Amino acid sequence: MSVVTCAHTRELPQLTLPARPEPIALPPAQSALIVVDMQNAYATPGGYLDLAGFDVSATQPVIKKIHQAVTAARAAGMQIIWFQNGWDDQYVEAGDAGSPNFHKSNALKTMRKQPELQGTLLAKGSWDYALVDELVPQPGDIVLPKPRYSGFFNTPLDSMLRSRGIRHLVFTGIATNVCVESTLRDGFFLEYFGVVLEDATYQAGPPFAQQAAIFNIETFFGWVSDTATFCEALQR
Ligand SMILES: NC(=O)N/C=C\C(=O)O
Repeated sequence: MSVVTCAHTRELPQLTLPARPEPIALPPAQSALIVVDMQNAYATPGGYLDLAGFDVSATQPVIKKIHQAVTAARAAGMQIIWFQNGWDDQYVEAGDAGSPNFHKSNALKTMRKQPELQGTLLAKGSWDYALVDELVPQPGDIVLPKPRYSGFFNTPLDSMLRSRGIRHLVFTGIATNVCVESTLRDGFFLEYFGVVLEDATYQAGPPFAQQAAIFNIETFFGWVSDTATFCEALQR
């Protein structure tokens, strides 16, 4: 099977990641591992998703896979980028009734239904906003706050990547069908090659949401691999 290779990577030492629908070139110096929103809000019981009625009971194995992927990527010299989703504690950045985000964000809706939660969900500085205890950024990593589902929207992500010559993005995190897929799609339109490590992601919603997101990515927007394959490829 032929390997998908970005023209500018042809002169670099090649690393090929086995993936679906076909292997994809992944030169570590031109790649970033993106950890999407691994905050208590999305991965811990008592966090926003849990309070809004989504099942977060199976997130612990995902945290472990992300830890493995981050460790392998770091050892290979790959840039690590941590997204943190949320807003100021007055929710000015979330938008008011003139913003679709005001109407669609389940965090904002949950707080409107339960006013005692106001100021706690996805607010910068809160427990809910913090990354889970098991995943700790290291010096040299980039921690990127983002106010909407896509990490490219109203953030310096694109210029941070381009200034480092990064064109390949490896995605992990929660939720596959929301912020992971939104960012990977925007990256596709900006000419980034996006790969998702399937077992290092988790959906918001029923299992079919995960399946549909993975189908979309594999078929239309990028590539799909898994944590063991990624770690093995980097060790080689
Ligand atoms: N991190 C995410 O994918 N977020 C999904 C939903 C939300 O933030 O409301």
